[in-house]
Amino acid sequence: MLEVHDLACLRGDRVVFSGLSLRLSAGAALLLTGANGAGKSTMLRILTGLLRPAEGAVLWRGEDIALDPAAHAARLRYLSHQDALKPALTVAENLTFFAGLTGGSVEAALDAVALAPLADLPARVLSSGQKRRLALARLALAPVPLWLLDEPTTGLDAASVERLGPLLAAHRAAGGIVVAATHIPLPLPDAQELRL
Ligand SMILES: Nc1ncnc2c1ncn2[C@@H]1O[C@H](COP(=O)(O)OP(=O)(O)OP(=O)(O)O)[C@@H](O)[C@H]1O
Repeated sequence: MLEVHDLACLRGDRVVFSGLSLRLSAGAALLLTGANGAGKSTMLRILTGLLRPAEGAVLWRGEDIALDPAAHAARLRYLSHQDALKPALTVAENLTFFAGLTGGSVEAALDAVALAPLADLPARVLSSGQKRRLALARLALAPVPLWLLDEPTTGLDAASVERLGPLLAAHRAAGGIVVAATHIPLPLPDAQELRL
């Protein structure tokens, strides 16, 4: 479903990576690993279509994602380093805003990350791990086939990392693909690893 052909990326005049090819089919998981600055976030941004590679192409079901960026954006959910929350809105209101874009049940998504008890708190008072969980709750809204996750477990306690396991497993069981940049092991059994 997702293919990368002979990808090269420049940042400034530095080659971050080159000659990179891979193919992920339905249900696959890929871990992007490597040292700080190796290009993990850069790779994820290329897979979103937000950043164009210097060479090569990203294909979805055989079609270059650059041909229809809106269609590609609609089939993916991207969790960047930033949690992209509105601090003045409550936890539930933040998720309702995203659900308005994506569809899906706010209550179920809050339950998936155990944030229902904090639903009425403004996002600005959440701890950093709770903010990350609220960002992760967007994954549990309406299903899309491609999840691109940049260090999804940053700030999470052990129970929250564990809770991510069933969410990732259900996505993959439904044929979804996960690509995650990480410095620590994630609950993604049988994931491939690409060390940049
Ligand atoms: N906007 C930019 N302009 C120039 N160089 C950039 C830009 N963004 C990133 N870089 C460089 O690209 C390289 C790859 O950065 P990237 O953020 O992809 O690394 P990473 O593997 O995700 O690192 P980390 O583990 O620290 O999150 C780094 O050397 C970084 O300095």
